[in-house]
Amino acid sequence: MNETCDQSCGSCNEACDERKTPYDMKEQPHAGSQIQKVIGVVSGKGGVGKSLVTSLLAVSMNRRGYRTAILDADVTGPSIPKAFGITGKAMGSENGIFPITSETGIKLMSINLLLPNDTDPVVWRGPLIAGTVKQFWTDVIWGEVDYLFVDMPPGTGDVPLTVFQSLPVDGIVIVTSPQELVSMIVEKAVRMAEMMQIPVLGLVENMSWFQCPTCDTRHYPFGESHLDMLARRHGLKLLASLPIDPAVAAACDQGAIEKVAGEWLEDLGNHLERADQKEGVNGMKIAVASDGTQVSGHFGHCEAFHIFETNTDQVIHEERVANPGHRPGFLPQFLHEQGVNVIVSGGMGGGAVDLFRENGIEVVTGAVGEAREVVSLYLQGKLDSTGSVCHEHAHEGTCGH
Ligand SMILES: Nc1ncnc2c1ncn2[C@@H]1O[C@H](COP(=O)(O)OP(=O)(O)OP(=O)(O)O)[C@@H](O)[C@H]1O
Repeated sequence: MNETCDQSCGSCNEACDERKTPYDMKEQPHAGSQIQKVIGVVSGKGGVGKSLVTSLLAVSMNRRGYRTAILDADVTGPSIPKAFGITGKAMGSENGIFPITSETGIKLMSINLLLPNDTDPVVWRGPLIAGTVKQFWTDVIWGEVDYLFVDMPPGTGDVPLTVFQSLPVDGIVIVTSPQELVSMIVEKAVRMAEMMQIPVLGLVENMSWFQCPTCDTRHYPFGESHLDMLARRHGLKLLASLPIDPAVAAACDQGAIEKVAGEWLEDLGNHLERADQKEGVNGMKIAVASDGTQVSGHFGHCEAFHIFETNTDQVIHEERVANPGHRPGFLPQFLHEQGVNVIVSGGMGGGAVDLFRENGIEVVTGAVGEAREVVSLYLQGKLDSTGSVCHEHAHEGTCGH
């Protein structure tokens, strides 16, 4: 131990045998910044729509009246200013750098707001990039912010690691697309967050489907999603599924992201608020379509929904909500409004499955037995969805077609 030791282990980086707490590598924000929540938006690999989801999350929270900002930590591929139609440059003083404010009042900082030309490449080594991101935290005068979203570089490399170590990240949202390979890479991002002890607020699946404008059929260009299973394996929530929407791509290109509408956008905000305020990371509501105490074979015409409120691994509250009646598209919305995160049933129609997923609700089909036992299996990670969709003519209109 050093003779001048004042026992402040957190701020001392000496190799010391008597260390009581680890060295805290967190950087202090600028004195002119009061930031309540820092949410990182990460992806296992590039191009899955991480910047888009970051922008939509900020737009959603800003519309709800929160003071919102985006720190673009994707230094080599910055796309936030373009999505918001910002072409001006950030100004600074001796005191620090001022973020640029978007049309609707979202504060932004990105390397593109500091470079002379948007198209200048950033050909820097990792430590310099990581240093720039730290400066966006320490030298930018953010003012009062309720939610600061950090658009992280893709992957689990040096820069995301530095961001996690030096910024006080309250939680992360992981963005992915439905391919199997991407799921595997997402798992790495989840593990990294676990190792860094940063809560994962949930997963967002982007580009899940495409609605054909001529035949109105839903297509799944990347195949069926495996995210439900991944989410369950790690006790995570699927916050939202976003379609491939050419209007959204056009809005990004035209700098009009703040004009995008869409229910899934609102859902992101709802889920984030809920994850943040009430349930914590692992709390959830599981609805079981039931006849008496048993799981119903026919979702749409079940007698009731048993709704189990849970924390990490046990039921903390249970209620029975009578089935308010089956009309196409109604029940997924009804259960979504009850705050349900998971629906369990014996059989369910394909249309209902899609609507639940659109509402960010995980679907488990093929379940049989006592509702309470089925929920217990689910919480132990032992309840597998058969994924079976009810096509039988005899069930027409009863399984949520
Ligand atoms: N759901 C969607 N519908 C239509 N276009 C989309 C959708 N999601 C993303 N895009 C488009 O795909 C492109 C890549 O998206 P984005 O920049 O958000 O990905 P990213 O994961 O941040 O990429 P990178 O990691 O390289 O920064 C953008 O042009 C964006 O407009």
